[in-house]
Amino acid sequence: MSFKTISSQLAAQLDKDLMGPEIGFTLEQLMELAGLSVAEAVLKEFPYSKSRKSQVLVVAGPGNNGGDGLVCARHLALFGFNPVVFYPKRSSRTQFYGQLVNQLKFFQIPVLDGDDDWAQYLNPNETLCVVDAIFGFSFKPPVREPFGSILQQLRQVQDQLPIVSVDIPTGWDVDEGPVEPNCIIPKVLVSLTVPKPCARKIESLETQHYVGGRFVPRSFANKYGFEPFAYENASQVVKLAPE
Ligand SMILES: NC(=O)C1=CN([C@@H]2O[C@H](COP(=O)(O)OP(=O)(O)OC[C@H]3O[C@@H](n4cnc5c(N)ncnc54)[C@H](OP(=O)(O)O)[C@@H]3O)[C@@H](O)[C@H]2O)[C@H](O)CC1
Ligand SMILES: [K+]
Repeated sequence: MSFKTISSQLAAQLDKDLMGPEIGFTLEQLMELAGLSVAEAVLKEFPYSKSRKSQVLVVAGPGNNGGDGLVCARHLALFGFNPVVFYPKRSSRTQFYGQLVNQLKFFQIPVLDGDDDWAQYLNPNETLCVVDAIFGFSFKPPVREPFGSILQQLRQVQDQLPIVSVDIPTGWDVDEGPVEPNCIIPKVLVSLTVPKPCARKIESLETQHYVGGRFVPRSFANKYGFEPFAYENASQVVKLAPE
């Protein structure tokens, strides 16, 4: 594959730079675009049609990857899907996460917590796909509960119920890839801003690869050693062709 990647360390630095005093993006702005990108990738891979199932399960983790998932669910609803969000460990980092949950309620999107029976939504006859917004580039193995059990349940159904991973397939080492033997294998990966090294491992797994998070100019991309991706028109994602 010829696409450039940046390490987990550089990805965190890039984020900090974008939200630093000089550039001044807010987390809320970037998360909105990230979540919108993922929803667009879902729409491209699993086009919405009134005549078929439209339920999407979004599993949201405790950090910003989870926040991307909360935003994604709202856009999925606007695109015509029926999202259900499982959010077992809610972030208290900022009140923004509470606001995102309130917005989901405003859209009448169910938000399940750790005590709810989320596994009922793992039925491939009723659910189109699962959005994995559990962990992104700040994940450090080994996985702690309740997420270990959640990943195990996702792994059991992944051949019947496709997983769409946000930025990093959860449980994968960001730089090394699927080092743990029981990792989930997503059918779709949406890398945000620029792929991380683990994305190089997906080609052999027949995973569709998108890049989203279209928020940097060429000069900034070049500063981090990559070229802007070939987004078309107003699209928030671009599918990378396997080589
Ligand atoms: N510029 C961009 O591309 C943007 C990307 N965004 C998204 O943000 C994530 C990175 O978000 P961050 O909050 O830094 O981290 P994560 O969501 O990956 O995870 C942090 C939380 O996960 C917990 N954690 C970490 N390791 C484990 C583990 N082994 N077991 C259980 N829990 C774990 C961690 O808990 P701590 O107790 O360790 O603090 C955190 O709660 C990036 O990937 C993108 O998806 C933004 O939307 C902005 C733009
Ligand atoms: K993820």
